[in-house]
Amino acid sequence: MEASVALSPILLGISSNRTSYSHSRRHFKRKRALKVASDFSKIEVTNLSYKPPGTQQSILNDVNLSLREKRFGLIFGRSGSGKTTLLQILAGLAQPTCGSIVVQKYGFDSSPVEPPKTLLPEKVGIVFQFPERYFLADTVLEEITFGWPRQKADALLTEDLALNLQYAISSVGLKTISLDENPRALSGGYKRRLALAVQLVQMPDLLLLDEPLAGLDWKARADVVNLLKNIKKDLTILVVSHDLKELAPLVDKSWKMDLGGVLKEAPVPL
Ligand SMILES: Nc1ncnc2c1ncn2[C@@H]1O[C@H](COP(=O)(O)OP(=O)(O)OP(=O)(O)O)[C@@H](O)[C@H]1O
Repeated sequence: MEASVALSPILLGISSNRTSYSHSRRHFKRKRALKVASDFSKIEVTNLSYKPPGTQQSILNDVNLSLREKRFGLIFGRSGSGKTTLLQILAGLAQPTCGSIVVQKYGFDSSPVEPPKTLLPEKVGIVFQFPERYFLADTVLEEITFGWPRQKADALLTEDLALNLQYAISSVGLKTISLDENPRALSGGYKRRLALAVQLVQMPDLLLLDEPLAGLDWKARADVVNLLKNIKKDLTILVVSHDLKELAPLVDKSWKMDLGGVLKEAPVPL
């Protein structure tokens, strides 16, 4: 089965024409466009610190960061400085010791238009370093739909996911791959595409990527960079990476993490 083929059998009887790429793309865009044109939002992290339970030393110290929607942020810095830990906290995988992580909406005059909202973990997608190591399913389709709700009561949620499916597959360039393919048999670059599709289908407000180019050959690295350039048009992306040269053209805002978990806004050093 090719990725562009109708997916209705697994999607609670949603008619095949509703899952066409153009429909799902419009659906994705419309959901994002339901707001006043000049409004914009930012992910804002304020005075965030983190000390793992049972330890004496903080890994993150008074971290402040803000990133406007549909922007590409990059965090770089020495190994062991706390970059991955920050991503894990943003994804809701660990609770900060103090500080806040919110989504703040602003009006055309750049003043807040409503109280900030907590960034919910279900609105954050994270792709770990070497995501292919965590593939669980035996086919591409099962990998993407793994964990989707199966109960009838969740039919609307599943329908939403299904409508995003073709968009996610197309935007990561997986359309030419059979959905029956074993994820482990894909090339390195295609495994990364699949890992991105798994997250994109959830339409996250924030997409976090930990070392997205690590372990790939030069061709696959260039492919993933192009892919991120494309995804950036629709999503807010925050990346942790040592591959500064290749990612620099995409970067709208960057920070350096120093040892001790201290984050400072800084240009990408090239
Ligand atoms: N749960 C924990 N308990 C104690 N120490 C931890 C815990 N999690 C991470 N650390 C330590 O915190 C520091 C920061 O780790 P982290 O993986 O966030 O760094 P990093 O900047 O992402 O490094 P790299 O670039 O090598 O991936 C490391 O010294 C790590 O050993």
